[in-house]
Amino acid sequence: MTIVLDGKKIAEEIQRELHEEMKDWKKCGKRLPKLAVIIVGDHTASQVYVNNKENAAKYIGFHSIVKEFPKDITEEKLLCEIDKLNQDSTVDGILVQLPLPLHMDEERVLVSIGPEKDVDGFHPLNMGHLLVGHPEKLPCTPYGIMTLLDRYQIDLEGKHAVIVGRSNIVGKPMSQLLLHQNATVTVTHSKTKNLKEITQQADILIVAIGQCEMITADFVKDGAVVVDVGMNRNSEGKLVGDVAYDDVFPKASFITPVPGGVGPMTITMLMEQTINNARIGDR
Ligand SMILES: Nc1nc(=O)c2c([nH]1)NC[C@@H]1CN(c3ccc(C(=O)N[C@@H](CCC(=O)O)C(=O)O)cc3)C=[N+]21
Ligand SMILES: [Mg+2]
Repeated sequence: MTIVLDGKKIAEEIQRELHEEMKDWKKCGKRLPKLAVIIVGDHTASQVYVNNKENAAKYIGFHSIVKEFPKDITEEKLLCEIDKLNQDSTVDGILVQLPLPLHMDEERVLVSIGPEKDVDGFHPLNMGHLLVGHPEKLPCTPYGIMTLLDRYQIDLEGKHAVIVGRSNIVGKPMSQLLLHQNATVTVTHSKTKNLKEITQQADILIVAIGQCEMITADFVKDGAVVVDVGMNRNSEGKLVGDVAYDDVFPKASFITPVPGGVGPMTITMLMEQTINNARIGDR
């Protein structure tokens, strides 16, 4: 039997809890959290993501502002805008939507976000805290996946977790979080030889490669937990993951759907970290 890891449902549960908490804050006159999202250029794909975030913030009941800039904005101007948000004590979280236009130095932009307002956990200082085992802010997708696995009481200790993809956003931070839970972790990527032989050993398989339905049943061990981070549009314009869901489903013990799996969890963790920052009130 296969159990669907229902990210949408868990995300709604957590958002409801956060909503209740915000009602209490309002009652006692506490300043409500505020998230600032910066978008450079207009990707329609990121527009969906931005709308989902806006709706979540609205539902939970805190402030969210979106600052949109044209794709040809200079890096200096963008850094200046980020600095304004850094200095604004009513702003608890800053998120700069990635990817940035090619002419920009992404690393330089991310470093300019005050680490205490970095709700994505992408600042090298926060990545460093994570690496030494005392995370302060977590990248939202790996954090969302860990929360999902935890809610379904999936034990990670001693299990072989295989991650496909080594990005700073998903693969690398994911490997650290799994290590902290005493999993044995293998990180694979586009240059990995014998990928299939390695994924076949996975008790927990996390896939974040951006390749439409690449992971088919032959990559998967019987009874594996399969987490699909992919979000691709297929030729019919339908949203599909990196895992061939129908093919892999009967082999998996647990599996995330796309949509309705990892995506809503990512959004929810972003909300939680924004509230957490306001709670700390260290600005
Ligand atoms: N600084 C930064 N942080 C990010 O976390 C970040 C980013 N930049 N750039 C873009 C990607 C993409 N991303 C998504 C998260 C959730 C959904 C989501 O909610 N997906 C829903 C619905 C999607 C749909 O219906 O189109 C689902 O999977 O069920 C989508 C996309 C965060 N990203
Ligand atoms: Mg999803």
